[in-house]
Amino acid sequence: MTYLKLDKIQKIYENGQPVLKEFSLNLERGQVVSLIGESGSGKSTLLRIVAGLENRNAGEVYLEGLRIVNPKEKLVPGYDEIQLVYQDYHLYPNSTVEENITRPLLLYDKNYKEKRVKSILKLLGLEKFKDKLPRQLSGGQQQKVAIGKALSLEPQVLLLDEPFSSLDTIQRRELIAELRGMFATLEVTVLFVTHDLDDALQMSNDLVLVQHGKLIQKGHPEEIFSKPRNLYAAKLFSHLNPIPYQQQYFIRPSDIQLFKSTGVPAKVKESQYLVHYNQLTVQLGTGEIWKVEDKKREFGLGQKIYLKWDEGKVVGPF
Ligand SMILES: Nc1ncnc2c1ncn2[C@@H]1O[C@H](COP(=O)(O)OP(=O)(O)OP(=O)(O)O)[C@@H](O)[C@H]1O
Repeated sequence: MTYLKLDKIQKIYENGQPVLKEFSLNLERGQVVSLIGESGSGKSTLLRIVAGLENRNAGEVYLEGLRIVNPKEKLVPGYDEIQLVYQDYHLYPNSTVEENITRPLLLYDKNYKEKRVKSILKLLGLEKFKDKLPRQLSGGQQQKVAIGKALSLEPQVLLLDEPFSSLDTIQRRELIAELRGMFATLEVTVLFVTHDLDDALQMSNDLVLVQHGKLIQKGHPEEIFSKPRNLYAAKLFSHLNPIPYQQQYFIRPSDIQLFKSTGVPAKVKESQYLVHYNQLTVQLGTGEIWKVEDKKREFGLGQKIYLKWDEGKVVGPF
């Protein structure tokens, strides 16, 4: 049996357009899936529906075969087993780190509570900050507290709604690596929402792409990279150069080889130093402006350049 099943979920806010359109997804126990979509594509709405915090217009969510009910059908919306972690932390500002993590356990036995909080503080490396207030912590530390708060109830499913967007790149990478290991240890099922492909790839190899409330493509990144279903899926991974006279067909900068004498002629208009190559902006004889990768850093501004690519690498039609 599928562990977490999202079955044809539909959502229309009052007086609005459909935000989710027949969205279906199955997750196995312990699976970590990154869901990528542009701003406004319905990701947060989907997570709130999965958590039982938002009414859906049609479709169902099942956890281990049991139906997750809409908030309007339940006295206290939501489930202890499914926890949502928000981008803006949602911490109690006047409570310490320890108190924040303890709060969801208000009704639990004192001994259990103490043991649980201690283990979470340890798991997240927050022991030395336990008496601090959220505002005395860095963004990354606050985000860890938010995750600790969600973990205190021993959830089976963790829903992460763009939790790292306020952190800098290094903080994000470190935290994601740490969490990835932790999720595996805890065998928690995770749906991680982001608009950032790098964050998604750091977190998991299972990607789901959503656009305008619809599931566009899911699978391993390599598969989506080589066989994108639409322009959004293709563009997520890199810039796309339009092939002259072949409308809707494109070639990626990384799939183009540069030569000094044979191939499609172009002229270097701009050169930008990037970590692994110079990114050249070139103009083809047919007028198109392309981006190419000069890995040997050998071409300069105004220089003539010749381009070749393998027809098998062409993507489209989109
Ligand atoms: N409570 C609400 N009432 C009415 N419309 C809403 C409500 N919440 C979200 N929407 C609309 O639903 C659409 C999807 O919003 P949602 O927040 O789910 O997208 P998202 O992909 O999470 O975006 P972001 O990445 O910017 O957080 C947007 O057009 C938004 O304006």
